Amino acid sequence: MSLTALARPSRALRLRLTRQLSSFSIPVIDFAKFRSAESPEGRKQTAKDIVNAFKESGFVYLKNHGVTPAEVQTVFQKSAEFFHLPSDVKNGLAWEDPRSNRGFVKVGRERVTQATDPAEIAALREKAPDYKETMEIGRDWDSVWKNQWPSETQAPGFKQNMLDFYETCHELHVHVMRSVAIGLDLKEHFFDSKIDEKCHNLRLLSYPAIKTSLLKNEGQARAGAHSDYGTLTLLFQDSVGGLEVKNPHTGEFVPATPIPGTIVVNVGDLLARWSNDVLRSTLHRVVAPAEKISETESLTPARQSIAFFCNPNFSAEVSCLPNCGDVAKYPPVNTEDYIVGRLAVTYT
Ligand SMILES: O=C(O)CCC(=O)C(=O)O
Ligand SMILES: [Fe+2]
Repeated sequence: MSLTALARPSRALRLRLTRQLSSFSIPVIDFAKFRSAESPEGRKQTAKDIVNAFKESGFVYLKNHGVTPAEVQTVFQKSAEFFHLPSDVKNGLAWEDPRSNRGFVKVGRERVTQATDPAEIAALREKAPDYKETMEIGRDWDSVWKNQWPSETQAPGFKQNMLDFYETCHELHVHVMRSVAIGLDLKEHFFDSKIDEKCHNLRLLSYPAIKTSLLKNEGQARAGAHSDYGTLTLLFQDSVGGLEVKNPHTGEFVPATPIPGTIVVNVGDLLARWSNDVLRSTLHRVVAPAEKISETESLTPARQSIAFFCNPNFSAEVSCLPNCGDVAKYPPVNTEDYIVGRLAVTYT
C-alpha cells in the first residue's frame, strides 16, 4: 500500500465524516417518557437520548415537558404588558449590579459575546449593542438582593405570575438534571442537593421591531453569539424565529426554528465544565428571522422570548464529575464567583 493511501482516508470514510459533520440537528425529545415514569426502560432511554444530544449539539427541544400552554401564554402576556410600560417606569427598575442580576436592562446595556477582555467587550457594546430589552428576576426571598417589581397598579398580576413560573421552571430543571445524571451513569438524585437553592435567573426578553438593514451591520444582532453561563437554559420562544445555534463541527449557524409547544433546552458553561466538556455548551445568537419580509426596506418584526437560566446553588463547588474522564481539565470553581464574574463583564 502506498504512503498516500495510508494518509488519505477512504472515500467511504470521507463520506461518512462529511455526513456526520453536516448532520447537525437539535432533536425533539418527548419528556413525558421521563417525567411520568411509566417504564424504567423508557426513562433510561430518554435520559440517554438527552445526554447524547447534549454531547453532540448541546441543544434539545423538549415536548410534553409538563409546563402547561396556559402558563406559558400568561407569562408571555404579562411580559408583553411589562415592556409596554412607559420608559420612565421601566428605567426606575434598572438593573444595577451583577451580584444581584435583577431589574430592567434597556437596549444597549448588555453585549453578550465570547470575548473576555473588558475593553474589547466595551468597544463591541459601543459599536454593536444587543438590540433587546430584558427584565431579570431572581429568587424572591434572597436576604441581600431584592427583585425590582413594578407596582400592582402598573402591572397587575405580574409579580405573582413570574413567581409561579419561577417555581415551575425550577421543578423542570430538577427533572432534566435527573435525566442528565442517569444519562451520565450517575445516581438519579446526584444533582438534587446541589441545585435546590433556586439560584436561577428568569429573564424576560423583548426584541423591538427593527429595520432589517440595521441588523446587517458588522457584528450586529439581536443578541450576539454567546454561550450561557449556568447548568441549563430553558428557552420559550414565540413564533417569529431568529435563534441560531453554531454547528461546532463546521462553524455554520443553524436556525433553531420555533416548534410550538416545545422548550429549547441547552447546556451552559458551568455544566460543560462540571462534565469536563463531555456535555457541550454551544454558541448561539439571535438574528433577523430567515424569511425575507419585503422587497425593499424590510422590517424585522418584534419578538418575545423567555429564558430561565438555571444554576447550581451559589455555594456549590463545580469540579469534574465522576464518569467524565480521568484528568480534570479545569480547577474547581465556586458557582457564585463564576456566574457573577461572567455577568460583570457583559453589562455596562
Ligand atoms: O431570545 C432567544 O431566543 C435567546 C436568548 C439567549 O440566548 C439569551 O438571552 O441568552
Ligand atoms: Fe443564550
